[in-house]
Amino acid sequence: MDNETTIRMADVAKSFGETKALKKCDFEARAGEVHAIVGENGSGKSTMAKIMSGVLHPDAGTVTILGEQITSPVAAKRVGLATIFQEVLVAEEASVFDNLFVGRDGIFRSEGHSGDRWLEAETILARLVGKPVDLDEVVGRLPLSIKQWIVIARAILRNPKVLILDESSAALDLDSTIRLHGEIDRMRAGGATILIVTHRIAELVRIADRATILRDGVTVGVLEKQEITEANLLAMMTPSDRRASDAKHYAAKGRDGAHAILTARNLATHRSAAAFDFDLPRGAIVGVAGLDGQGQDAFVRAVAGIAQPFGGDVQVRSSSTGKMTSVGTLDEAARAGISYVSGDRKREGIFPQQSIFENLAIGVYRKNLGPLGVIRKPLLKPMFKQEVDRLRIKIGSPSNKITSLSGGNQQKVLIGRAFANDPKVIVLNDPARGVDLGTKRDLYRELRIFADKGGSVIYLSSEIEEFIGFADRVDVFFAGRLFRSLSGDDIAEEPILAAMFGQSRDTSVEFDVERTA
Ligand SMILES: Nc1ncnc2c1ncn2[C@@H]1O[C@H](COP(=O)(O)OP(=O)(O)OP(=O)(O)O)[C@@H](O)[C@H]1O
Repeated sequence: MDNETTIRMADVAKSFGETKALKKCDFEARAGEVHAIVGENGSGKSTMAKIMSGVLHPDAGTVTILGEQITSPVAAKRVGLATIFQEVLVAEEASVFDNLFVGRDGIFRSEGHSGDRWLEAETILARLVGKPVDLDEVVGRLPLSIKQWIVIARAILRNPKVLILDESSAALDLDSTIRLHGEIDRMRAGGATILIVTHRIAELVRIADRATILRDGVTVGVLEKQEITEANLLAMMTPSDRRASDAKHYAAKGRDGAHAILTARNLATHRSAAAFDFDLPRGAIVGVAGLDGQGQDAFVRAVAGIAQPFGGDVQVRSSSTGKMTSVGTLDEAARAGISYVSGDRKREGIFPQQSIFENLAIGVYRKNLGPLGVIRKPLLKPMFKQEVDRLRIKIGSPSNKITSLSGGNQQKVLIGRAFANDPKVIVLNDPARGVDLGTKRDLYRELRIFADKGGSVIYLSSEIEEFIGFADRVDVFFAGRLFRSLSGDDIAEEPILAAMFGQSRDTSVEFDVERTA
């Protein structure tokens, strides 16, 4: 092993029952590089991360990290490896400080508040969160976004020589991602190896020095920095028979003049925010953007009947009579033909104890009740197959639990559930989190087909890139209200960013998205 190489995996294989998650995985990473692991949903990325972290044992092949064979999580920690997994694992009842040092002193045997560690923790957490955090606070009282930072800070505080981030930025907004990148840059400069598993291509292009591509459990190649482009990644990660749709299949049509199928009047999503109006034209795809906590999340939830707004009225037009009906609850929204897809599948999406079939079909059970209220499952099978095929959901048996699927494939099941309801309006709340590039494009294509047939789409995303070339209009939220609607040439990175930061149209602003330190 030369001085530079910190991780070496050769010929690694790993199966779960019938499923061959990794068939032939080869991988090498060096000190002082950010190395991305890229591949379709279910291609084996998380399995690879778990093997390196000692959580899973390979069936075949060798794994060497910093010269050591890794056989357990403890061994991985000992050589200086830290992993941030997709799940946000915190002890809700313990303090922030104790959560940060779990496993260092033995669980919760921290030595009071004195010393450098307290200061170090305060400094790193403040840098990540963007403001100071009280280390005495009980974690259960903090919002999810801070819990996520605690998990990230916990790994960074170990000063790892190898840091693995498995989709750790999937739920972060723009500002937070920039802060995380700053931290990654700092660690890279200090000689650490940083592995990132991400489906966010813009992020990859910005930060990765190299990328290893997995396809169906096999390493198919390594790209150097200058070769990391969307086209190259797509070509390598997707077999030609499954190659994703071309952009022309989902391109924006600018349908903004059609009459509104859904309106919101005097809507207030926050106690102290100004009220605003919103119109969703028939056949249009309207993007919704905003920095974290600017009201966009509350807005899409209000429109879908999931959360009550602080004031105002949401109405949907009936396709038969043309009359507008108010929608205030989830039930009313469902009856009016609104389907909702959440990107936060753990909190408000999947039924973890249920099968893949049930998770996809649950929304249409009510429409398929036979005598005695028994669900006529055979009637649902063609619908199930159609959704699985068109979203290319990678499943074994439909009766397996949904939790046996990779994260991205679980998300696809939720998207399939929304389509299966045959809705008039689909409201998607950051649906592409953790979904691979090819599937994102398939999703855009399916949504465009849906819109071309007269459906309407509200699409919230934390990734600006998602709107460009796809959305007919982008509504940007700032300070709790709809701040600006952009269309045509204004659907581009700079105008969207400017609006996200609350800049007025005539102020010229320069954004350094690549700001990393
Ligand atoms: N514990 C498990 N039991 C059964 N099958 C599993 C298990 N873990 C992973 N798999 C299967 O192994 C394959 C690879 O999964 P893995 O999570 O590594 O993919 P991934 O590339 O990380 O996907 P994603 O991008 O969706 O997160 C998938 O087909 C998945 O269903």
